[in-house]
Amino acid sequence: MSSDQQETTTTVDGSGTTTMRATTAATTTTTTFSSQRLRINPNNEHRPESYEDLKLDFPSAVYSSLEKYLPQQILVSTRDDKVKFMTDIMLRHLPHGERSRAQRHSVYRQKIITNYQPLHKELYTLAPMQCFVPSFIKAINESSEKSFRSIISEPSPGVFVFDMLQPSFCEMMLAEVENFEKWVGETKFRIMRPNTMNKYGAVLDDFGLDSMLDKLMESFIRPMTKVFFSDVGGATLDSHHGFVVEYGKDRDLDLGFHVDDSEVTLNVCLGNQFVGGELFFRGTRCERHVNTTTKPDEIYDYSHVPGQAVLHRGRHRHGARATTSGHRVNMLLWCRSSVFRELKSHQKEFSSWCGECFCEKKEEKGRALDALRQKLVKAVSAPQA
Ligand SMILES: O=C(O)CCC(=O)C(=O)O
Ligand SMILES: [Fe+2]
Repeated sequence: MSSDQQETTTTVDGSGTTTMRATTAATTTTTTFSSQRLRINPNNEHRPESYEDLKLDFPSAVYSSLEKYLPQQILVSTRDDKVKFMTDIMLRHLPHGERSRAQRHSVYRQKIITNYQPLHKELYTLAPMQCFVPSFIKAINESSEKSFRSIISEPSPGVFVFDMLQPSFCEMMLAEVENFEKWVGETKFRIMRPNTMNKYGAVLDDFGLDSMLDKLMESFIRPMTKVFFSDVGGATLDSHHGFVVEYGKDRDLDLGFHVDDSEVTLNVCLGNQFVGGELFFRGTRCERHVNTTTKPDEIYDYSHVPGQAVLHRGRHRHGARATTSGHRVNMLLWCRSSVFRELKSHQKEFSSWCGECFCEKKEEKGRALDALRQKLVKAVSAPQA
């Protein structure tokens, strides 16, 4: 739609706190090891522990890779002590503003988690058979491009659609969100909304669903993004922002044209009955080209179906049309890769996945070929001495 093309794209920010997870460790600024420093050279012989089962301030993979830099005295201490020591170091190295924001956010989550009573406890640990449809589980178990392609359609380049959630899981999730909102209403607790563009919805990570969503990303989404989105860090996704958005009467109406603060976004419709709410996609763009015009073949509109998932690059420009009646709730997982972000900060120009960079590169190649052709023609037609 031309009206979409004229709009300026907004980068939606997930309140900036999402790589930090809830823990009490954030407030630990002095430990008995405070005088100890990291080693300059890693101890490559050391086999790091797994931290995946813990609620941590930073991605568990970061703890595992930092471990080989620990001084000997800490390396032989308990896992809890190692976590304290590493968290302390990482927090100290965050810029001041970010550190205090991380600590405030940690306290905020802790308050919710200690006071909110979950309705469906079983949602908080991922049980694949209860959560996913059999075709999805089968494809993930086989974990090959062929098995993924057998359940996925790609109606427009870079937009992948597949059946994912069981109806009973969607219902439980809807009930849990409703229960959380009821608690928020009764206690008058002021909650943070999922991002800068929504007035409604809730951050699932903030009320205890963070480790379940971590498992979802690591074991079920990353195998697919490794295949389909390796150019934007799909193989190295290591943190997420998980939330629900809500549209309809007394909720948000629509969502403007934007790009997400993610490398890859998983968007699954939980239900319920609604009219409208289509997602409109308008091509993938890097920061430099985010407001360039849409090409006709980049226009694609998708109608949400409960239980069905859409997977796309965060930089794929999109928005959601008005939900004109009923109530629509979608679960979103903005998946991020710290490795990709670090590499991108050193890369200045061409991005292979940007529609506009791609065209610029093609035109540049065309011009170089033309110049070469002209040079050759001149050389051949020049009179011989
Ligand atoms: O409403 C939708 O389905 C889209 C939500 C979305 O794009 C977002 O929250 O980033
Ligand atoms: Fe989005």
